Amino acid sequence: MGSVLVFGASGQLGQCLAHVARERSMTDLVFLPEAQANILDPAGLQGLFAQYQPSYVINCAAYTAVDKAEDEVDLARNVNRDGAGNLSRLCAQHNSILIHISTDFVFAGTGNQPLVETDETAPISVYGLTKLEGEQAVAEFTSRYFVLRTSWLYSEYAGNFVKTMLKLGRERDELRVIWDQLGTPTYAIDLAGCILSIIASGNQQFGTYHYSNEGVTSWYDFATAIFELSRTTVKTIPIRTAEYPTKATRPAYSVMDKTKAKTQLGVAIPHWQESLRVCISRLMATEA
Ligand SMILES: NC(=O)C1=CN([C@@H]2O[C@H](COP(=O)(O)OP(=O)(O)OC[C@H]3O[C@@H](n4cnc5c(N)ncnc54)[C@H](OP(=O)(O)O)[C@@H]3O)[C@@H](O)[C@H]2O)C=CC1
Ligand SMILES: Cc1cn([C@H]2C[C@H](O)[C@@H](COP(=O)(O)OP(=O)(O)O[C@H]3O[C@@H](C)C(=O)[C@@H](O)[C@H]3O)O2)c(=O)[nH]c1=O
Repeated sequence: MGSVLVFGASGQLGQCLAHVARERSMTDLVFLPEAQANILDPAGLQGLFAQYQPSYVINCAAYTAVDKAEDEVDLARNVNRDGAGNLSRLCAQHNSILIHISTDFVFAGTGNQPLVETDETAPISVYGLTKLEGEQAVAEFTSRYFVLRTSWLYSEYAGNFVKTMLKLGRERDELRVIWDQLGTPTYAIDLAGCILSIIASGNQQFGTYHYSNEGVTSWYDFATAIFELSRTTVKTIPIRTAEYPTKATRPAYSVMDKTKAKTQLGVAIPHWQESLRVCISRLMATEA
Protein backbone atom coordinates (compact mmCIF):
# COMPACT_ATOMS: atom_id res chain seq x y z
CA MET A 1 0.00 0.00 0.00
CA GLY A 2 1.30 3.49 -0.83
CA SER A 3 0.46 6.61 1.12
CA VAL A 4 -3.08 7.64 2.07
CA LEU A 5 -3.89 11.35 2.17
CA VAL A 6 -6.64 12.43 4.58
CA PHE A 7 -8.19 15.84 3.84
CA GLY A 8 -10.23 17.64 6.51
CA ALA A 9 -8.14 15.83 9.15
CA SER A 10 -9.07 18.05 12.10
CA GLY A 11 -12.81 17.43 11.75
CA GLN A 12 -14.74 14.71 13.55
CA LEU A 13 -14.21 11.89 11.04
CA GLY A 14 -10.61 12.90 10.38
CA GLN A 15 -9.83 12.54 14.09
CA CYS A 16 -11.67 9.19 14.24
CA LEU A 17 -9.55 7.95 11.32
CA ALA A 18 -6.41 8.92 13.23
CA HIS A 19 -7.75 7.05 16.29
CA VAL A 20 -8.50 3.83 14.38
CA ALA A 21 -5.31 4.02 12.29
CA ARG A 22 -3.33 4.17 15.57
CA GLU A 23 -5.27 1.17 16.95
CA ARG A 24 -4.58 -0.82 13.77
CA SER A 25 -0.95 0.34 13.50
CA MET A 26 -1.58 1.72 10.03
CA THR A 27 1.27 4.16 9.52
CA ASP A 28 0.90 5.20 5.89
CA LEU A 29 -1.79 7.82 6.50
CA VAL A 30 -0.92 11.49 6.13
CA PHE A 31 -3.36 13.69 8.05
CA LEU A 32 -3.87 17.09 6.45
CA PRO A 33 -5.86 19.73 8.35
CA GLU A 34 -7.36 22.62 6.42
CA ALA A 35 -4.45 24.95 7.32
CA GLN A 36 -2.08 22.58 5.49
CA ALA A 37 -4.38 21.49 2.69
CA ASN A 38 -7.29 23.58 1.50
CA ILE A 39 -9.35 21.53 -0.96
CA LEU A 40 -10.22 24.79 -2.74
CA ASP A 41 -6.56 25.44 -3.60
CA PRO A 42 -5.79 23.43 -6.76
CA ALA A 43 -2.11 24.48 -6.86
CA GLY A 44 -1.54 23.46 -3.25
CA LEU A 45 -3.33 20.15 -3.87
CA GLN A 46 -1.24 19.49 -6.96
CA GLY A 47 1.91 19.92 -4.86
CA LEU A 48 0.66 17.41 -2.28
CA PHE A 49 -0.28 14.82 -4.92
CA ALA A 50 3.14 15.26 -6.59
CA GLN A 51 4.90 14.89 -3.23
CA TYR A 52 3.02 11.85 -1.91
CA GLN A 53 1.75 10.06 -5.06
CA PRO A 54 -1.10 8.68 -2.91
CA SER A 55 -2.68 5.27 -3.50
CA TYR A 56 -5.78 6.50 -1.67
CA VAL A 57 -7.30 9.86 -0.86
CA ILE A 58 -9.92 10.17 1.89
CA ASN A 59 -12.04 13.32 1.70
CA CYS A 60 -13.33 14.19 5.18
CA ALA A 61 -13.35 17.92 4.36
CA ALA A 62 -16.82 19.40 4.10
CA TYR A 63 -19.08 22.31 4.96
CA THR A 64 -21.34 20.65 7.57
CA ALA A 65 -23.24 23.54 9.23
CA VAL A 66 -26.70 22.50 8.00
CA ASP A 67 -28.64 25.62 9.05
CA LYS A 68 -25.88 28.13 8.21
CA ALA A 69 -25.59 26.65 4.72
CA GLU A 70 -29.02 28.09 3.90
CA ASP A 71 -27.39 31.56 4.09
CA GLU A 72 -23.89 30.63 2.93
CA VAL A 73 -24.84 28.83 -0.27
CA ASP A 74 -21.72 29.77 -2.24
CA LEU A 75 -19.32 28.72 0.49
CA ALA A 76 -21.14 25.42 1.07
CA ARG A 77 -21.16 24.73 -2.67
CA ASN A 78 -17.47 25.63 -3.05
CA VAL A 79 -16.38 23.19 -0.37
CA ASN A 80 -18.89 20.39 -0.90
CA ARG A 81 -19.00 20.42 -4.70
CA ASP A 82 -15.90 22.15 -6.07
CA GLY A 83 -13.53 20.84 -3.39
CA ALA A 84 -14.71 17.28 -4.07
CA GLY A 85 -14.26 17.89 -7.81
CA ASN A 86 -10.70 19.19 -7.29
CA LEU A 87 -9.75 16.01 -5.43
CA SER A 88 -11.45 13.76 -7.96
CA ARG A 89 -9.64 15.40 -10.89
CA LEU A 90 -6.25 14.94 -9.21
CA CYS A 91 -7.08 11.35 -8.22
CA ALA A 92 -7.76 10.57 -11.89
CA GLN A 93 -4.45 12.17 -12.92
CA HIS A 94 -2.45 10.26 -10.29
CA ASN A 95 -4.36 6.97 -10.45
CA SER A 96 -5.35 7.34 -6.77
CA ILE A 97 -8.53 5.81 -5.37
CA LEU A 98 -10.86 8.43 -3.84
CA ILE A 99 -12.95 7.66 -0.76
CA HIS A 100 -15.49 10.46 -0.42
CA ILE A 101 -18.08 10.89 2.35
CA SER A 102 -21.66 11.92 1.65
CA THR A 103 -24.89 12.08 3.59
CA ASP A 104 -28.44 10.80 4.08
CA PHE A 105 -29.49 14.45 3.49
CA VAL A 106 -29.24 13.84 -0.30
CA PHE A 107 -32.69 12.22 0.11
CA ALA A 108 -36.00 14.04 0.56
CA GLY A 109 -36.98 11.73 3.39
CA THR A 110 -40.60 11.43 2.35
CA GLY A 111 -40.65 7.61 2.21
CA ASN A 112 -40.97 4.97 4.90
CA GLN A 113 -38.74 2.16 3.59
CA PRO A 114 -34.96 1.86 4.09
CA LEU A 115 -33.21 3.73 1.28
CA VAL A 116 -30.99 1.88 -1.19
CA GLU A 117 -28.16 3.47 -3.16
CA THR A 118 -30.20 3.70 -6.38
CA ASP A 119 -33.21 5.41 -4.79
CA GLU A 120 -34.05 8.82 -6.14
CA THR A 121 -32.13 11.69 -4.56
CA ALA A 122 -34.01 14.94 -3.94
CA PRO A 123 -32.29 17.09 -1.33
CA ILE A 124 -34.44 19.51 0.65
CA SER A 125 -31.63 21.65 2.10
CA VAL A 126 -28.68 23.59 0.70
CA TYR A 127 -26.30 21.29 2.58
CA GLY A 128 -27.97 18.21 1.10
CA LEU A 129 -27.99 19.70 -2.41
CA THR A 130 -24.31 20.69 -2.31
CA LYS A 131 -23.37 17.23 -0.98
CA LEU A 132 -25.27 15.64 -3.87
CA GLU A 133 -23.43 17.95 -6.28
CA GLY A 134 -20.22 16.77 -4.60
CA GLU A 135 -21.11 13.13 -5.33
CA GLN A 136 -21.70 14.10 -8.97
CA ALA A 137 -18.39 16.02 -9.13
CA VAL A 138 -16.56 12.95 -7.81
CA ALA A 139 -18.09 10.70 -10.48
CA GLU A 140 -17.43 13.24 -13.24
CA PHE A 141 -13.64 12.89 -13.17
CA THR A 142 -12.84 9.38 -11.91
CA SER A 143 -14.42 5.95 -11.86
CA ARG A 144 -12.05 4.73 -9.11
CA TYR A 145 -14.10 6.07 -6.18
CA PHE A 146 -16.07 4.97 -3.17
CA VAL A 147 -18.80 7.39 -2.08
CA LEU A 148 -19.93 6.43 1.42
CA ARG A 149 -23.25 8.00 2.42
CA THR A 150 -23.55 8.10 6.19
CA SER A 151 -25.93 9.67 8.72
CA TRP A 152 -26.10 11.28 12.16
CA LEU A 153 -22.34 11.00 12.90
CA TYR A 154 -21.18 11.24 16.50
CA SER A 155 -18.06 10.37 18.48
CA GLU A 156 -15.80 11.59 21.27
CA TYR A 157 -14.30 14.05 18.78
CA ALA A 158 -15.39 17.53 17.58
CA GLY A 159 -18.98 18.74 17.92
CA ASN A 160 -21.96 16.38 17.49
CA PHE A 161 -25.46 15.57 18.80
CA VAL A 162 -24.24 13.25 21.59
CA LYS A 163 -21.88 15.84 23.01
CA THR A 164 -24.53 18.58 22.65
CA MET A 165 -27.09 16.45 24.54
CA LEU A 166 -24.61 15.66 27.34
CA LYS A 167 -23.83 19.37 27.73
CA LEU A 168 -27.47 20.52 27.58
CA GLY A 169 -28.53 17.67 29.87
CA ARG A 170 -26.19 18.99 32.55
CA GLU A 171 -27.19 22.63 32.08
CA ARG A 172 -30.98 22.38 31.78
CA ASP A 173 -33.88 20.90 33.71
CA GLU A 174 -35.74 19.82 30.61
CA LEU A 175 -35.06 19.33 26.92
CA ARG A 176 -37.43 19.19 23.97
CA VAL A 177 -36.30 16.82 21.23
CA ILE A 178 -37.88 15.94 17.89
CA TRP A 179 -39.40 12.45 17.65
CA ASP A 180 -40.84 12.55 14.13
CA GLN A 181 -37.51 12.49 12.26
CA LEU A 182 -36.34 8.90 11.89
CA GLY A 183 -32.88 7.75 10.92
CA THR A 184 -29.84 5.89 12.22
CA PRO A 185 -26.97 7.31 14.26
CA THR A 186 -23.47 6.34 13.17
CA TYR A 187 -20.47 6.13 15.49
CA ALA A 188 -17.77 7.88 13.43
CA ILE A 189 -15.23 5.42 14.84
CA ASP A 190 -17.18 2.58 13.13
CA LEU A 191 -17.25 4.53 9.85
CA ALA A 192 -13.49 5.16 10.15
CA GLY A 193 -13.03 1.41 10.68
CA CYS A 194 -15.04 0.71 7.52
CA ILE A 195 -12.94 3.16 5.49
CA LEU A 196 -9.66 1.67 6.70
CA SER A 197 -10.95 -1.85 6.03
CA ILE A 198 -11.71 -0.91 2.41
CA ILE A 199 -8.12 0.29 2.06
CA ALA A 200 -6.54 -2.68 3.86
CA SER A 201 -8.54 -5.16 1.78
CA GLY A 202 -7.69 -3.53 -1.57
CA ASN A 203 -11.36 -3.89 -2.54
CA GLN A 204 -11.98 -2.38 -5.97
CA GLN A 205 -15.77 -2.67 -6.20
CA PHE A 206 -16.09 1.05 -6.74
CA GLY A 207 -19.35 2.97 -6.46
CA THR A 208 -21.77 4.46 -3.95
CA TYR A 209 -22.52 2.74 -0.62
CA HIS A 210 -24.70 3.40 2.39
CA TYR A 211 -23.03 3.08 5.77
CA SER A 212 -24.68 3.87 9.12
CA ASN A 213 -25.01 1.77 12.25
CA GLU A 214 -27.80 -0.84 12.29
CA GLY A 215 -31.30 -0.09 13.57
CA VAL A 216 -33.70 2.83 13.44
CA THR A 217 -34.46 5.59 15.93
CA SER A 218 -35.66 9.17 16.32
CA TRP A 219 -33.61 12.06 17.68
CA TYR A 220 -35.80 11.89 20.82
CA ASP A 221 -35.13 8.19 21.40
CA PHE A 222 -31.45 8.74 20.64
CA ALA A 223 -31.35 11.54 23.25
CA THR A 224 -33.15 9.32 25.77
CA ALA A 225 -30.59 6.54 25.23
CA ILE A 226 -27.73 9.04 25.67
CA PHE A 227 -29.20 10.18 29.00
CA GLU A 228 -29.82 6.62 30.23
CA LEU A 229 -26.30 5.43 29.41
CA SER A 230 -24.68 8.53 30.92
CA ARG A 231 -27.04 8.47 33.94
CA THR A 232 -28.04 12.07 33.24
CA THR A 233 -31.26 13.13 34.92
CA VAL A 234 -33.11 15.55 32.68
CA LYS A 235 -36.75 15.66 31.68
CA THR A 236 -36.86 14.89 27.95
CA ILE A 237 -39.97 15.92 26.08
CA PRO A 238 -40.81 14.51 22.62
CA ILE A 239 -41.85 17.23 20.17
CA ARG A 240 -42.78 17.39 16.51
CA THR A 241 -40.52 18.99 13.88
CA ALA A 242 -42.93 21.93 13.57
CA GLU A 243 -42.34 22.73 17.26
CA TYR A 244 -38.57 23.13 16.69
CA PRO A 245 -38.20 25.62 13.81
CA THR A 246 -34.83 25.55 12.06
CA LYS A 247 -33.51 27.38 9.01
CA ALA A 248 -32.90 24.15 7.07
CA THR A 249 -35.47 21.41 6.59
CA ARG A 250 -34.29 17.91 7.59
CA PRO A 251 -35.53 14.64 6.05
CA ALA A 252 -38.33 13.04 8.08
CA TYR A 253 -37.17 9.52 7.21
CA SER A 254 -33.58 8.81 6.20
CA VAL A 255 -32.95 5.23 7.29
CA MET A 256 -30.46 3.65 4.88
CA ASP A 257 -30.24 0.02 3.75
CA LYS A 258 -26.67 -1.26 4.23
CA THR A 259 -26.99 -4.55 2.34
CA LYS A 260 -24.60 -3.46 -0.43
CA ALA A 261 -21.86 -2.41 2.02
CA LYS A 262 -22.22 -5.65 3.98
CA THR A 263 -22.10 -7.89 0.92
CA GLN A 264 -19.66 -6.06 -1.37
CA LEU A 265 -17.35 -4.46 1.19
CA GLY A 266 -17.66 -7.33 3.67
CA VAL A 267 -17.98 -5.03 6.69
CA ALA A 268 -19.78 -6.00 9.90
CA ILE A 269 -22.00 -3.20 11.19
CA PRO A 270 -22.79 -2.82 14.91
CA HIS A 271 -26.25 -1.77 16.14
CA TRP A 272 -26.45 1.92 17.06
CA GLN A 273 -27.22 1.11 20.73
CA GLU A 274 -24.10 -1.04 21.04
CA SER A 275 -21.85 1.65 19.52
CA LEU A 276 -23.45 4.42 21.57
CA ARG A 277 -22.61 2.42 24.73
CA VAL A 278 -18.94 2.30 23.66
CA CYS A 279 -18.82 6.03 22.89
CA ILE A 280 -20.53 7.10 26.13
CA SER A 281 -18.26 4.89 28.24
CA ARG A 282 -15.19 6.39 26.53
CA LEU A 283 -16.53 9.93 27.04
CA MET A 284 -17.24 9.22 30.71
CA ALA A 285 -13.81 7.61 31.20
CA THR A 286 -12.08 10.76 29.92
CA GLU A 287 -14.21 12.92 32.23
CA ALA A 288 -13.51 10.78 35.35
N1 LIG B 1 -21.47 15.23 11.04
C1 LIG B 1 -22.48 14.48 10.61
O1 LIG B 1 -23.46 14.24 11.31
C2 LIG B 1 -22.45 13.88 9.23
C3 LIG B 1 -21.41 14.13 8.35
N2 LIG B 1 -21.42 13.60 7.09
C4 LIG B 1 -20.30 13.83 6.20
O2 LIG B 1 -19.16 13.21 6.77
C5 LIG B 1 -17.99 13.94 6.46
C6 LIG B 1 -17.22 14.21 7.73
O3 LIG B 1 -18.04 14.99 8.61
P1 LIG B 1 -17.51 15.50 10.03
O4 LIG B 1 -16.13 15.01 10.28
O5 LIG B 1 -18.57 15.22 11.01
O6 LIG B 1 -17.48 17.07 9.75
P2 LIG B 1 -16.65 18.21 10.47
O7 LIG B 1 -17.39 19.47 10.22
O8 LIG B 1 -16.33 17.81 11.87
O9 LIG B 1 -15.27 18.21 9.66
C7 LIG B 1 -15.14 18.77 8.39
C8 LIG B 1 -13.74 19.33 8.29
O10 LIG B 1 -13.55 19.88 6.99
C9 LIG B 1 -12.77 21.04 7.13
N3 LIG B 1 -12.88 21.91 5.97
C10 LIG B 1 -13.86 22.80 5.66
N4 LIG B 1 -13.55 23.44 4.52
C11 LIG B 1 -12.36 22.93 4.09
C12 LIG B 1 -11.52 23.20 2.99
N5 LIG B 1 -11.83 24.13 2.07
N6 LIG B 1 -10.37 22.50 2.86
C13 LIG B 1 -10.03 21.58 3.78
N7 LIG B 1 -10.77 21.29 4.86
C14 LIG B 1 -11.92 21.97 5.01
C15 LIG B 1 -13.33 21.67 8.38
O11 LIG B 1 -12.41 22.62 8.88
P3 LIG B 1 -13.00 23.83 9.79
O12 LIG B 1 -13.55 23.20 11.01
O13 LIG B 1 -11.80 24.64 10.00
O14 LIG B 1 -14.06 24.48 8.94
C16 LIG B 1 -13.47 20.46 9.29
O15 LIG B 1 -12.26 20.22 10.00
C17 LIG B 1 -18.47 15.17 5.68
O16 LIG B 1 -18.36 14.90 4.31
C18 LIG B 1 -19.92 15.30 6.05
O17 LIG B 1 -20.68 15.93 5.04
C19 LIG B 1 -22.43 12.79 6.67
C20 LIG B 1 -23.48 12.50 7.50
C21 LIG B 1 -23.54 12.99 8.87
C1 LIG C 1 -30.07 20.52 20.01
C2 LIG C 1 -31.42 19.93 19.63
C3 LIG C 1 -31.63 19.41 18.37
N1 LIG C 1 -32.83 18.91 18.06
C4 LIG C 1 -33.05 18.33 16.72
C5 LIG C 1 -32.78 19.24 15.54
C6 LIG C 1 -32.44 18.27 14.45
O1 LIG C 1 -33.62 17.84 13.80
C7 LIG C 1 -31.81 17.11 15.18
C8 LIG C 1 -30.29 17.04 15.04
O2 LIG C 1 -29.78 18.31 15.24
P1 LIG C 1 -28.29 18.71 14.95
O3 LIG C 1 -28.28 20.13 14.62
O4 LIG C 1 -27.43 18.22 16.06
O5 LIG C 1 -27.88 17.82 13.74
P2 LIG C 1 -27.91 18.10 12.17
O6 LIG C 1 -26.95 19.15 11.88
O7 LIG C 1 -29.26 18.22 11.64
O8 LIG C 1 -27.31 16.68 11.76
C9 LIG C 1 -27.05 16.38 10.45
O9 LIG C 1 -25.73 16.84 10.16
C10 LIG C 1 -25.36 16.70 8.81
C11 LIG C 1 -23.93 17.19 8.68
C12 LIG C 1 -25.63 15.36 8.26
O10 LIG C 1 -25.06 14.97 7.23
C13 LIG C 1 -26.81 14.58 8.79
O11 LIG C 1 -26.65 13.18 8.62
C14 LIG C 1 -27.13 14.89 10.23
O12 LIG C 1 -26.22 14.27 11.11
O13 LIG C 1 -32.16 17.25 16.55
C15 LIG C 1 -33.88 18.90 18.97
O14 LIG C 1 -35.00 18.43 18.67
N2 LIG C 1 -33.68 19.40 20.22
C16 LIG C 1 -32.49 19.94 20.60
O15 LIG C 1 -32.32 20.42 21.77
